[in-house]
Amino acid sequence: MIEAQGLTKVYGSKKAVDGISFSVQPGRVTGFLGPNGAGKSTTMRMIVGLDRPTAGTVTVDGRPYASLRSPLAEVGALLDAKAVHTGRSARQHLRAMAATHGIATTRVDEVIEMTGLQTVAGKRVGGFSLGMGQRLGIAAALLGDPRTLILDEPVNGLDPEGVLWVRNLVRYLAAEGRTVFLSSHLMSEMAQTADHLLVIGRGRILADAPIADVVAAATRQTVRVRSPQATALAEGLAAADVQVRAVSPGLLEVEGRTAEQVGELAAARGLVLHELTPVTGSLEDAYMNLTADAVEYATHGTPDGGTGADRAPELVDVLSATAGSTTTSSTTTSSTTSTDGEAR
Ligand SMILES: Nc1ncnc2c1ncn2[C@@H]1O[C@H](COP(=O)(O)OP(=O)(O)OP(=O)(O)O)[C@@H](O)[C@H]1O
Repeated sequence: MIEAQGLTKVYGSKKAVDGISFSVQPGRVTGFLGPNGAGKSTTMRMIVGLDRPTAGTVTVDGRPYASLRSPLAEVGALLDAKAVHTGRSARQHLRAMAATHGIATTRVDEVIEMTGLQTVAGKRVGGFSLGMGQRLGIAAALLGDPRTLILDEPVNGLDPEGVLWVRNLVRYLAAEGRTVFLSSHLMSEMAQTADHLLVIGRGRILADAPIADVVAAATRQTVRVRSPQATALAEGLAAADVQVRAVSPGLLEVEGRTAEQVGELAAARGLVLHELTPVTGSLEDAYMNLTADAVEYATHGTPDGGTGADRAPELVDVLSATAGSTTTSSTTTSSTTSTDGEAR
């Protein structure tokens, strides 16, 4: 377990990490998210003793990194994959690390195989591609078979097979009861890899919760409902705490009622439904909303004028808009509920 208390790092006039407290639990993958310059790398460097906190403490399994007796066997870290002697081969690099930490040479061959580096293990690291360098960094992190893994952007530069491999690897390591803490800017990848999220912005914690809770709290939950009797349905749904938007003829977006509630109302009124889908926001939506005020290096919109965030669109009362409900319906009520929303 990694535990931080009031962890702070100040560089000159810049507070890179601003008194954060958190714990990264074993047995699950914890994702570390935040905009550029949010303080992720600084936090990770402080965990492994590469940066000294200005204030506060951080421990791994109850001890500061500097006091760990065999650090590689306790914490494996990938912080800067380029921080390798470029004249050495991958095997020489790993053997040198193993030799200085009392790790058996056989383990070097094991991690070379685990990371798919067999064919290039004898080649100079200087000639490695970005992805091969990442694999070597991960091999080095795994060398001591550590209980805690800290990986800064591990999938950076990896091909799709490599990305999938890292996902499966970290999930497997967490399932073995290890502590896994990793950062990534790839939201879709994080959504598939992490169980728990720590989101920071401008050095402060913005969210610390299971991934589903982060998404639920930071995005709108709506219900997409398609009906040939959309106007009648919208009338039935009308209430102060419900917003109904006509997306297109016969298609409504409902906020303030669950799919079950919409389906039951339709059934009670004998209205036909052709689709009833709970829609959850994506992790990317949640992230953009959470960090909207914490982005230091912002660009100004995308060519389509958006920022990518799940900005709540103007919800209009369908009764005053052209709902375009076609009334070719039969009177049979049928409702289908897709439970597979758009999250993750
Ligand atoms: N050695 C340093 N000297 C001065 N400022 C630094 C140093 N290291 C980091 N910073 C500053 O501290 C802040 C946090 O940087 P950090 O690298 O931790 O962010 P990050 O969240 O990892 O960003 P990115 O996603 O871009 O990697 C930034 O404003 C950065 O410029």
